[in-house]
Amino acid sequence: MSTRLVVVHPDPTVLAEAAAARLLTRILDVQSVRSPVHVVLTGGTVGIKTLAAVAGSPLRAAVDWSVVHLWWGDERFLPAGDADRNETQARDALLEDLVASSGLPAGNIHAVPARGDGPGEAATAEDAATAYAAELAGYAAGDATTPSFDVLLLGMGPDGHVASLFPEHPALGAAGAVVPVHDSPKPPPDRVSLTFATIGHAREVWVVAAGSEKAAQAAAALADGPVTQVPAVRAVGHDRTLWLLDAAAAAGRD
Ligand SMILES: O=C(O)C(O)[C@@H](O)[C@H](O)[C@H](O)COP(=O)(O)O
Repeated sequence: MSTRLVVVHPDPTVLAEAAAARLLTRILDVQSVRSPVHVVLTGGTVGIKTLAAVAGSPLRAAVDWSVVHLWWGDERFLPAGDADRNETQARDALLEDLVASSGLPAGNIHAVPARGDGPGEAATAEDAATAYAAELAGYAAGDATTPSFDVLLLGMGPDGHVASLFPEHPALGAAGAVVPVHDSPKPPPDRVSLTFATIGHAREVWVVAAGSEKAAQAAAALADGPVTQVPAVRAVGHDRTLWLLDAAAAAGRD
């Protein structure tokens, strides 16, 4: 297992700014040795706040966005453009701006198919998961089923879920690269998520979490609690795992 490093910032705003600076630096570092760069985005408050901080950072101009590919750890299975889709929120916070003014090719944004019957849409979460797995496989090397993500960002819920992998949920043990999720305790009930096998294939996994409501489960995950109770314990990257917390979320640790 890779080393788990915990970094604590004073409040959610500093956390998001620091995570954005780290993300941009990581992309730059990777670009100096290989290309393309694969980054997995997360939904959730801190995840989107981090993307907004990237949008406002002067460092974004140092990145060659033409070779950066963006993916999602999970998606809420909703119609295209729905304000609750993680894709919509990421596009609004950063991605449309990167396409318009920083050279990010629109085709490098690999969103999970939306619910619908139009081109590129899916009728069911199962269909969306299958299509997303095929899209990931198209960028995989050798025998792998997904790219070796350079950074995979994950938010964590107060119940300890990451992506759409919830406590006691059958999707926790799913095989394959991508899993359809139903009966999610966090709305909406239908979702699509990367599996833990895929998450573990990332070179680096960064869990970003803020707020006192996350403190107990952050402490439980960092103390290696059971995955059925605290799924975030399985948020482990191949090379490195970072926990980026604000002081309130870090307060439950010994
Ligand atoms: O689609 C989602 O809801 C997620 O991707 C989810 O895993 C999220 O990242 C966490 O629930 C943390 O969300 P908050 O930061 O808003 O608590």
